[in-house]
Amino acid sequence: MSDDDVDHELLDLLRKSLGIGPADSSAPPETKVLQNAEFIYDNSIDVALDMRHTKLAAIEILKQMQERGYSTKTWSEHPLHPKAKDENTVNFIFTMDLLNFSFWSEKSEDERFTVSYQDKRWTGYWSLVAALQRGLDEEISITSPSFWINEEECTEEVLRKVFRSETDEEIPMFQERIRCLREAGQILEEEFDSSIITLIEDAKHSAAGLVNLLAERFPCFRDEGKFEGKKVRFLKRAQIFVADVWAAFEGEGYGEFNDIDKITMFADYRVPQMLYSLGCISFCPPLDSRIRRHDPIESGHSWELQIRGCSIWAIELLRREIVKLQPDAKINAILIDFFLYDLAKEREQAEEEAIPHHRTRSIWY
Ligand SMILES: Nc1nc2c(c(CN[C@H]3C=C[C@H](O)[C@@H]3O)cn2[C@@H]2O[C@H](COP(=O)(O)O)[C@@H](O)[C@H]2O)c(=O)[nH]1
Repeated sequence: MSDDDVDHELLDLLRKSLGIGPADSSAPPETKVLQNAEFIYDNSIDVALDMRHTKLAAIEILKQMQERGYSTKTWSEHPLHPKAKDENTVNFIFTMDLLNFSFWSEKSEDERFTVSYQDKRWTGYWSLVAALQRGLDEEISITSPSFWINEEECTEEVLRKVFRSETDEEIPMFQERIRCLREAGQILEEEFDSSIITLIEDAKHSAAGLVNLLAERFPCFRDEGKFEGKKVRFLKRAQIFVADVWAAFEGEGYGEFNDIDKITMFADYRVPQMLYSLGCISFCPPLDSRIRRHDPIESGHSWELQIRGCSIWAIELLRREIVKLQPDAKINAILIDFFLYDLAKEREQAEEEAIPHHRTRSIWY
């Protein structure tokens, strides 16, 4: 019997005598994002949440989501989102969420990066979705992992064509986006037979497991920071990938997850702005004026981590208030988040924004 076996024997004996079950290696996976968000909220001094406005917002959000019949079905109703429930849609969503970051621009609406598709001009997140759809229409295999690592076919010139703009401004962080495609393509080939379906199947229908798998294996999904000396995870693009697949497949097939409610709000730059206009979140005067001046906040700065962590926690508090109002409501953090993002985009057209979104340039969101 090796030393190792003896140790295990002793450990088991000790556990039995203390009445502690075996270290259950099959314990359900946890992402720790919500726990880290609460830690940030508890230790934030520059960002605050307001419970009165949160309770009022919960009433309004629940009412509007019910009136609109907001559900996973809403995802496919967006004109640019893929409709088929097949592998092509999985590949599309992976590509989209691999690149789903940092669209904001200081140029005017007429000069900012804009994609023309189906006789419409698309900006922001929708410019990415439009560019991918246009690329596929033009017979470019932009959603295929083996294409991303084929440097003869997938040249920088071809990628410039996929992400070409109607204006002089190129897509923000173009070089970083190429790096994300090449890196993800390499890892998918080495570890997942270049198949995103294999990646999803390896998570065995656990949303948290799939998020952790992405964060572990793909550096470009490893969205975390250090706050008060503690590692904090946001995993925004890993989480929104799982959420988009869940919504696109309406919780079935590739979108079937037994722990989907472990997914939190996606800490981006648009929903925090919406939470501010609802009065749920507020900033200390120096941070407030930094945001209003459009002055950059560097990635990893305490202010940025507080905005992101408190936004995740704010959505959790909103969710709890909504459940109190309607215990059987089929509403989780994902649907509240999706709804607030879509609402922000509707309001962007209609009215003056209560505050600009914060300016952090990074590949994380
Ligand atoms: N928290 C959160 N962040 C989201 C989305 C989406 C789009 N999701 C679609 C899928 C289902 C929903 O119904 C939406 O139709 C993009 N973003 C982030 O926003 C930023 C882009 O902003 P702008 O430049 O204004 O387009 C950028 O960081 C991007 O990563 C969301 O849903 N939640």
